[in-house]
Amino acid sequence: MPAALVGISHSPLIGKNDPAPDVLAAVDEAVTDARAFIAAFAPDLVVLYAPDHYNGFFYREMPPFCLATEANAVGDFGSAAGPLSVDGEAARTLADGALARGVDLTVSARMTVDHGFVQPLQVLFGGIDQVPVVPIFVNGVAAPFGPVSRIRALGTAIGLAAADLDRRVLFIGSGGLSHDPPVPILAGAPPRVADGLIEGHPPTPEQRARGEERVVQAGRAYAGGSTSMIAINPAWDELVLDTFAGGRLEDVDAWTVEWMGAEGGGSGHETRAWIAAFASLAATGAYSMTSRFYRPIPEWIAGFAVATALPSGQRDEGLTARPGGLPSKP
Ligand SMILES: O=C(O)/C=C/c1cccc(O)c1O
Ligand SMILES: [Fe+2]
Repeated sequence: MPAALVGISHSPLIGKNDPAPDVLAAVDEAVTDARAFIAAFAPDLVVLYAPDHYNGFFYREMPPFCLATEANAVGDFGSAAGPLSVDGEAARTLADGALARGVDLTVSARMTVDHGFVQPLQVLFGGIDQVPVVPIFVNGVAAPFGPVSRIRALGTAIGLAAADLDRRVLFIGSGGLSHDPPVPILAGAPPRVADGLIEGHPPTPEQRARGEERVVQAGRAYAGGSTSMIAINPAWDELVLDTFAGGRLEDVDAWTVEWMGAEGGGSGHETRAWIAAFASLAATGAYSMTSRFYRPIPEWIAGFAVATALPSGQRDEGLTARPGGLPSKP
């Protein structure tokens, strides 16, 4: 099966609290390269792994992961709202394939998604309805978290199931890398906040605007150095990217929940979406990372990365967006 991968961080602060122009230009170039990579590959199906930020999944029941056969975006932080162009038939086939391979996958027949899913679709494809997609939620913010080995197992099972589809499949992982935005935490939350995290009452427009402004202000404080949030951790982020680049995905099975949180921050678990995507690609055979970009961007509260990868055979056939190979690290 022709396959490809893009990993891309997201941040709702993009365009709202931007870094210096040279950093912005470097991100733009990496994203432009990723778009060219996608255009060269010409996928006819996207499997998109992404987290949620208490817009679609709540503690009334919080699965570790969940595949959607239909999905609607809420339009948080000014992102696009409305239905995603979900390929329901492919979604059901992938769900069956993952379940048949022993992964206890939850399925949603109408998933609510937020900027975690929407931003990569807008940035890479120009909209949420431009390409057939199978959205797969991977919990990256709501503790407790299960072992990372189960995320790798999910990605592997989905990758094997996708290989039976006879489609050109692009796997995308959205999120991370290290970052610690002010996403609420259930443990110790005041009763009113806890109730919201459990029940998921839809916020009024005023409540949503207040919550989003709080995140923008947190980004400004973070960039100004006055904050109690865990700092972005470039050394950990490079370790994560090195692991993917080296094809050493089994290593992630030894990554403990505690270690990931301590090194990667409260939302460092969004890196799980990347792990699932790389495991899916690896299930189709050996792969090569074909481009790699990383910058710590406190203005966006993100260790921000963009990476592309192809099965080694496809790369040898010349299907790569970067003929010169892996660009050097910044
Ligand atoms: O508050 C939210 O919903 C999310 C904030 C955020 C900030 C920075 C990076 C991310 O990945 C986020 O989800
Ligand atoms: Fe996020």
